[in-house]
Amino acid sequence: MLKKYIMALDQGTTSSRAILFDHEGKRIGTSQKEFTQIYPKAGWVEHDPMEIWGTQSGVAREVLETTGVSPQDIAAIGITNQRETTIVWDKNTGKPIYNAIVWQCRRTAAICDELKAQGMEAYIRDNTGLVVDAYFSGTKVKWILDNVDGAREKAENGELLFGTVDSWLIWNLTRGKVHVTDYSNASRTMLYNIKELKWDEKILEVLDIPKSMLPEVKASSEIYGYTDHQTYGGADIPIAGAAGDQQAALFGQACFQPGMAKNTYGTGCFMLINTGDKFVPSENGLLTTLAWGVDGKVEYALEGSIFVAGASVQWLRDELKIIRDAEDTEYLAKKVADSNGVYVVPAFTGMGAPYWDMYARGAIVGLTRGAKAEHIIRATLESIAYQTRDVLEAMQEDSGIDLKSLKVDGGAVINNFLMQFQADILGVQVDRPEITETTALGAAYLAGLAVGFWNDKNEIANKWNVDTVFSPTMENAKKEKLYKGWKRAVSRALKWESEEEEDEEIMEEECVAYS
Ligand SMILES: Nc1ncnc2c1ncn2[C@@H]1O[C@H](COP(=O)(O)OP(=O)(O)O)[C@@H](O)[C@H]1O
Ligand SMILES: O=P(O)(O)OC[C@H](O)CO
Repeated sequence: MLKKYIMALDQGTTSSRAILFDHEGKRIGTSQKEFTQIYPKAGWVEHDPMEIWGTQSGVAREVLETTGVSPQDIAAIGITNQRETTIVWDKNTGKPIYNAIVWQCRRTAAICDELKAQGMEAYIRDNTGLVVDAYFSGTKVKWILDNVDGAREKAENGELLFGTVDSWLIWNLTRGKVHVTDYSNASRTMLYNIKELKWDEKILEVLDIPKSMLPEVKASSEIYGYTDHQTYGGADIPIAGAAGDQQAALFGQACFQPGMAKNTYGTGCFMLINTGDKFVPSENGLLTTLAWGVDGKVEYALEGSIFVAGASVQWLRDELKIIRDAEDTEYLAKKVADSNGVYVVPAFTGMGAPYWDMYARGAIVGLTRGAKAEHIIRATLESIAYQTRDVLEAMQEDSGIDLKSLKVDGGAVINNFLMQFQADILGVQVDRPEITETTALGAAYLAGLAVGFWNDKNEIANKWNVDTVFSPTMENAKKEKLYKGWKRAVSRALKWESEEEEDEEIMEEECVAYS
């Protein structure tokens, strides 16, 4: 009997999800669980790797129970994950030696400054496609080896393993039999040479990271191993696809041709454009990254990474407490005619593309006595659209492509106000597809291709359907005026933290001078 479904495991920054897809690419069941965000210090973000694994394996079991689907009917599992987040675990016990250091965490800013001082910036950009930033895994691994008691010695003895979340899940799903990652995830570590397709010896040496810790890099669509025999009632399910969540979304949106782009609105916001078999260097603050390895070759993408998008809506809910649910933002933003001159710059963890400022911090500017909570809510949603315009402009410059429409996906695209404002501020049509969980769909497609559940990319491309089109309606002069205000607001947030240190140094010097 032919198996009927693919299971996608989508391990995001704030929640773990398991989604079952049928042969039509239709979602037939979802199970989701949020997990704890740990903020040990300002600018630091961690997750408990055991909670990542616990929630992810829990939702996988739950989706089978709630849909009544038998594990025997699952043709393959595809994995997609928050990228860059770094886990180091003991090879013998399978236990992590420290919490996962999350992609948003800024604790390694000083290590990055040191790399820059050592003149490594150009080498890293030319060989990994990345800018030197605390965002990527490399400096996080170094931090763990330098700061966890006994870690370096164990690593040098070959007793520790490093992995991004895909590796951690595959290791656990196979009960410690398989230690791999895929090209797309490897390209986010700042340790992988995306031109030569191998771990970069020079960067490993500079960061003092033993090669024995690193996973084997595999294609994004192939069988890596099988689930443990007992876990799914005797069904040995192949784990047959893996990709970082943003690359998986590019795949799920069927952006298979060079020049096709998508923007995913989740915790952060990530715009990727397929550049085919070409490594296109960026001159405008974007990243060059591996899109995937499929059909025996790798393809590249240019990426604009925005660190805080939907997370700013969670901030309105959890910290400011001026909304009850994320979805309230749509109605409340529409209650006011505009943001009343208010701009929110959500640089909570520095700013990513195109600014790359690890020391930027959040700002609310333009407040007057008439500013209401609704204005702040509206300005927060608008900040997501402005940041997207920042990266779209950089992308158009770098790729020479004048984008006519933008495919969108992710949890926040349900917000019609945000989508309309996005179309307006870009002056570009925004296409929202029927399935907005394209991250999970992409992982399912990658796994399904590996086991013959789907034949090829053409079959997949035919499944993409638009649900809603948002066309720009704002006049040009207004659009440009609003965007100019955004750029001014950003200039106030940049370098905020480093200026504080400079101010303190100046004050100390002045104190010494007066004493
Ligand atoms: N109606 C909404 N309007 C704006 N943002 C929303 C809405 N619904 C969800 N979000 C935001 O979308 C994000 C969740 O999207 P998701 O794709 O699940 O993210 P991730 O994979 O990063 O965990 C959250 O940050 C949440 O605040
Ligand atoms: O959790 P998400 O979906 O916002 O994705 C996080 C990214 O992978 C970080 O690079």
